[in-house]
Amino acid sequence: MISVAEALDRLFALAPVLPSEDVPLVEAAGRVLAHPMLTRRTQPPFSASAMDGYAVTDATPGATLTVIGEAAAGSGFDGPVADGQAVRIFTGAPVPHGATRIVIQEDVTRDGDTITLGETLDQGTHIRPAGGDFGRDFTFAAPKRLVPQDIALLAAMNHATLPVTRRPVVALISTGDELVQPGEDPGPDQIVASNTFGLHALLRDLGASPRILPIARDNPDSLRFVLGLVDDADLVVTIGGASVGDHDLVAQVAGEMGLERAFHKVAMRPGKPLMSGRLGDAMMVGLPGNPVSAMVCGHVFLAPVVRAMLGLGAHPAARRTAPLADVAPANGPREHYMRATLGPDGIRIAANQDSSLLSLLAASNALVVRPPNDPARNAGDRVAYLPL
Ligand SMILES: Nc1nc2c(c(=O)[nH]1)N[C@H]1C(S)=C(S)[C@@H](COP(=O)(O)OP(=O)(O)OC[C@H]3O[C@@H](n4cnc5c(N)ncnc54)[C@H](O)[C@@H]3O)O[C@H]1N2
Ligand code: MOO
Repeated sequence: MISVAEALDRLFALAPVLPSEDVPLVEAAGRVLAHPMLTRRTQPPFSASAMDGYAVTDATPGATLTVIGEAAAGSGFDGPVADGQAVRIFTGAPVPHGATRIVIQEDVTRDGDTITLGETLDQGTHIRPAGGDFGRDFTFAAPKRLVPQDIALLAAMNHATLPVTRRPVVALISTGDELVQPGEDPGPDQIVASNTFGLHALLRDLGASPRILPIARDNPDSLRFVLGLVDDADLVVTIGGASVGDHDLVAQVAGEMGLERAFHKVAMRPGKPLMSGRLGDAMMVGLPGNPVSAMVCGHVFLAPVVRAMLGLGAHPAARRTAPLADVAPANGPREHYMRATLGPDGIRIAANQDSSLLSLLAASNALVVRPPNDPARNAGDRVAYLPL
């Protein structure tokens, strides 16, 4: 059995960075920008007024000035403003030549074409200098998963489309005679397939494009048939049938179909029967069927693989640390991902760690990571965890 770190390295070796495609701005949020973007504008492109008021060369309290014209956003005032003069100006308008400050209209009394400045004026110039937000060589760095404020910035830089990494297409295949789809009528010995849906949600959040294929039954023909439907998937994920039972056929059938196996079995809990390799043009990961095992492997392995394919680098899932709320017994020889709840008094590991308990997983907000053979820990000891 290999370690989790070794398994991740082998997975990264199978995961190519996908090519980029151009998408309009309105479809770019949540996508990963593939290349750095040089601005096509400075912002603001001219010195601009930050207030509604009067552009003047100087502001002496009580002075009387003649209004010679108007500058609005979208149509500036042609020509300079001289001493003794003022230009009526609105927020966002270009500041006329010669003006050094804007006197806000609240500080001014107007009578026809004459204004009188108040006795107390605020000190700000209320002028936004040209290029004050970003200049001509401003570059937006990549790779980066784009959030709404990035989209606003890239729009202001005058980019209508953005190059983003293609979404990894992930085919999700549940295996088992016992499974029916949610909403169907299960027979007495059947259960509802849940893993595909949990993983679909996880993958979609990560920026992948997951597809749920039909359930493969526990016979080689059915599994071969469904594996033949993966089409152009970048990543094929099977769920279940990964262990050693008579009905655990994934390794055998994938092997017959040409799987170049990278590993089978990882020293972790849950998730031990994990397997991976290359199947045709796609990368394949065989997840264990136990629902918590499948979801934990999703967080520990599939999430980093998808991020690597998106060009975000080959990194394990980010860990944090927190103090234990309670004692924790010594760990065995496998890295243990323990369902836990992080609260104000520290992180509390659930008493029951059975890998079938979805209700417990849903009530958890963290996976405490215990290294192999970690000794018993006291309350207050800091431990590593993955946030859920
Ligand atoms: N003799 C041994 N038995 C088992 C071992 C072992 O080392 N020796 N490993 C155990 C571990 S650990 C795990 S994990 C399971 C994983 O086995 P499989 O990957 O072959 O999974 P299945 O047997 O197909 O299913 C296990 C369990 O999960 C349910 N399941 C399967 N798919 C889904 C799905 N899509 N949605 C919801 N639930 C699903 C399935 O009905 C079973 O209850 O093997 C242990 N056994
Ligand atoms: O690895 Mo199994 O995934 O322990 O339940």
